[in-house]
Amino acid sequence: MTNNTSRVGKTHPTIIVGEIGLKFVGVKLGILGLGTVGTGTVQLLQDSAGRHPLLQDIEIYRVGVRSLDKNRAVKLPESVLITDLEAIVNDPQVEIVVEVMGGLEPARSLILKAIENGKHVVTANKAVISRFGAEIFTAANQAGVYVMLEAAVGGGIPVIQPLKQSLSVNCIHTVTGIVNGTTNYILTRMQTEGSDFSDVLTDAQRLGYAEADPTADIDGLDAADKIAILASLAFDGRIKLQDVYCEGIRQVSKTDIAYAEKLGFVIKLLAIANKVNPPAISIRVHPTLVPKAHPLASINGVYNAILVEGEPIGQVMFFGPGAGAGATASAVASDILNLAATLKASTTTPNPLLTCRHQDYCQIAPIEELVTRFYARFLTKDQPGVIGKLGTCFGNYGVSLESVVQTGFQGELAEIVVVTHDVREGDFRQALAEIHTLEAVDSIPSLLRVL
Ligand SMILES: NC(=O)C1=CN([C@@H]2O[C@H](COP(=O)(O)OP(=O)(O)OC[C@H]3O[C@@H](n4cnc5c(N)ncnc54)[C@H](OP(=O)(O)O)[C@@H]3O)[C@@H](O)[C@H]2O)C=CC1
Ligand SMILES: N[C@@H](CC=O)C(=O)O
Ligand code: NA
Repeated sequence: MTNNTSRVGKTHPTIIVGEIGLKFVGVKLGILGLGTVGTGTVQLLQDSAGRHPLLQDIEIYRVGVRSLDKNRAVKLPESVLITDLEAIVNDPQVEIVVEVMGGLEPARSLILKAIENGKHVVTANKAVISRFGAEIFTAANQAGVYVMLEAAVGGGIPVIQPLKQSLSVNCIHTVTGIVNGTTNYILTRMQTEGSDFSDVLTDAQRLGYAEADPTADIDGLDAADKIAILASLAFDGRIKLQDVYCEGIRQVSKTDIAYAEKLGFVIKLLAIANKVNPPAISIRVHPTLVPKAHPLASINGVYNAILVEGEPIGQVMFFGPGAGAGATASAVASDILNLAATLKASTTTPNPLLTCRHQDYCQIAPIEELVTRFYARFLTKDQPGVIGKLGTCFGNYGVSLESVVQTGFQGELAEIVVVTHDVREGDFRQALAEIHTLEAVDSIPSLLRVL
């Protein structure tokens, strides 16, 4: 925060000065979107009994949608539901804009307009924040407003606020997360039921976990958005989304899941950011073989978990529902509550733990520099000496093998699975390039990293 003309709580339009003194009459929300998350949020706000009393001071003033003709799961006064979203972010009565419409545009422009108009923003939109965070937070700091995004990572799991506040005194060295509910749900069902990828995806969409375009989930892009946000908080710098190495789960087959099981692993889509050659960090998303004893191995279904490792805290893991209406609404509503409390407190100085103060970009190490274990599955001709030839190629590049298994056949071809010890990714790739040239090797259908 660089300016000292903050409006944070400076003049509260809903504080009325009368004969009885100051009366707080409510914070007006403009909600953009009434889909899965918007509906969950409205339901939670409308059912405030037994929850924090400050919720009763929050008024759902406007809700912006695309169509007025849809059946809605919530009842709202006719004047509240509108299709002119510009009017919401320009309305002087609205103090907090809640962006739960998703997509890049017009979400980005509406957030920026809200900020320009001096409104605080709550968003669940990791896609916008990971791409336009620098622009949005610079504008927010200049306008003296807050942009809150607890729902953007881990759905209902509190992880943004803990990183910004409770863990902020730690030197964090690694953040490892299962941060996409849809892919975790798919991988879990493929593992436990041997189900088909596409059937399970349909279920994830029906249950409201998947993004409107599920490509973002399946190809790891949603997880990449989320780890970029987490890494920015953990490592105190901005992240360019294009620096996040990203592989999705399309190539994960039932065969690999079964081999992983035999070898003592489960396959998870992990999002990882860690210090490698400080100040450089490695930041990546890829399906990963996770040892069954690892705490992340038991995170199943739509659940997410984020393991944060640092000094002096050691390891701390956040676990909970990473998607879905109610869980995500919990995060959105808690951000709204935080802002309402800030507005009510009427302080003139912004809270540095709620603002975003990053100016510089983190230095990112290329994926070739990553040191990790690998799992690779080869289809080879069924000839004597093939395993030896593979071993020679690996040896040429300093790749040492932890295990080699030849259990199955696919048609005429033998199936060989290897797990390496830690190796520099660049060296491993060179060994693979040489293996590809071997006459006995038909193909390398799978290549996965091992935690
Ligand atoms: N679903 C989940 O579990 C989670 C979602 N998120 C994030 O929350 C955000 C919302 O997701 P979700 O609720 O699933 O999305 P939905 O697709 O279910 O809902 C989107 C809502 O926004 C409205 N909308 C979209 N575009 C426009 C537009 N151009 N003009 C007017 N209204 C528009 C839609 O209106 P209409 O109803 O008229 O079509 C709809 O009400 C996304 O950023 C997503 O990534 C974050 C965590 C979990
Ligand atoms: N599509 C996302 C929803 C929450 O961010 C997921 O599956 O995790
Ligand atoms: Na969260």
